[in-house]
Amino acid sequence: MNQFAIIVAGGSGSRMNSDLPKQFLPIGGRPVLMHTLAAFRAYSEQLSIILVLPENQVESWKTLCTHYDFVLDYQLVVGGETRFHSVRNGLARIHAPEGFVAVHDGVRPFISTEIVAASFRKASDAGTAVTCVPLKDSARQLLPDGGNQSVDRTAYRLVQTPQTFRLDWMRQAFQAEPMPHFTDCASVLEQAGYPIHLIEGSYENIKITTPEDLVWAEAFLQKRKAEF
Ligand SMILES: Nc1ccn([C@@H]2O[C@H](COP(=O)(O)OP(=O)(O)OP(=O)(O)O)[C@@H](O)[C@H]2O)c(=O)n1
Ligand SMILES: C[C@](O)(CO)[C@H](O)COP(=O)(O)O
Repeated sequence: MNQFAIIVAGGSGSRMNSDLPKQFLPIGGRPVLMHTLAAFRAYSEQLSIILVLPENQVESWKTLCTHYDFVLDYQLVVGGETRFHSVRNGLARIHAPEGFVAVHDGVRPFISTEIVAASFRKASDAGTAVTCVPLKDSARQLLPDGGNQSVDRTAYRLVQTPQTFRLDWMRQAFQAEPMPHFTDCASVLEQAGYPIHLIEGSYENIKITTPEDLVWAEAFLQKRKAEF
């Protein structure tokens, strides 16, 4: 069965507050995005990878690839106004009649090949596979009257990527009008009426979002080095 990965890196990284786009920031000596792409290629040589980047970052990315001698087979697509638009642009590049598509944040460089494999397996069995982890902290709900109340944290999961789907379901769901609550692909497929199946993620599969995440990233790389 055809397997595709759409790696979305089309955002502006406003919360990182850095001049260099966060997907290009170096961790362990090379840009975040190179770690992510290499992790997906390590999963399979047969996987078709589509990388989504903002139009104004394409040239810098090519320069970085030359500088770091980063050679890997993928298609490059220009991103859109929101994550939804970027995913949709990536999806439009897939012409196969059927298959499975994993969508992954370019800024989650610590994804393991085991989770990618589990995600494709679950999507093959059930049509959807959304990676998530249990909450480690207690949680409170904000109430409309300005108050707040505790919630049962065991009733919640924190959602990660990859999020993997049947290609035909994904194509159908992404015909929707963009909505502010479409912060991930699961919310788009859910709105289209498809069941969302969860798989276990990892606490190392962080999304590089704010500056302190770079400190965690370097620590995870050190840990991996020590494990080899
Ligand atoms: N128009 C957009 C917005 C986001 N993304 C991607 O979606 C992933 C998760 O988004 P987030 O971490 O929010 O990235 P940014 O939108 O870049 O960051 P911020 O919200 O801080 O501006 C990132 O890999 C980001 O590049 C994208 O491809 N296209
Ligand atoms: C897709 C995602 O990473 C799942 O946790 C998340 O929803 C992206 O949200 P962001 O607001 O674009 O960072």
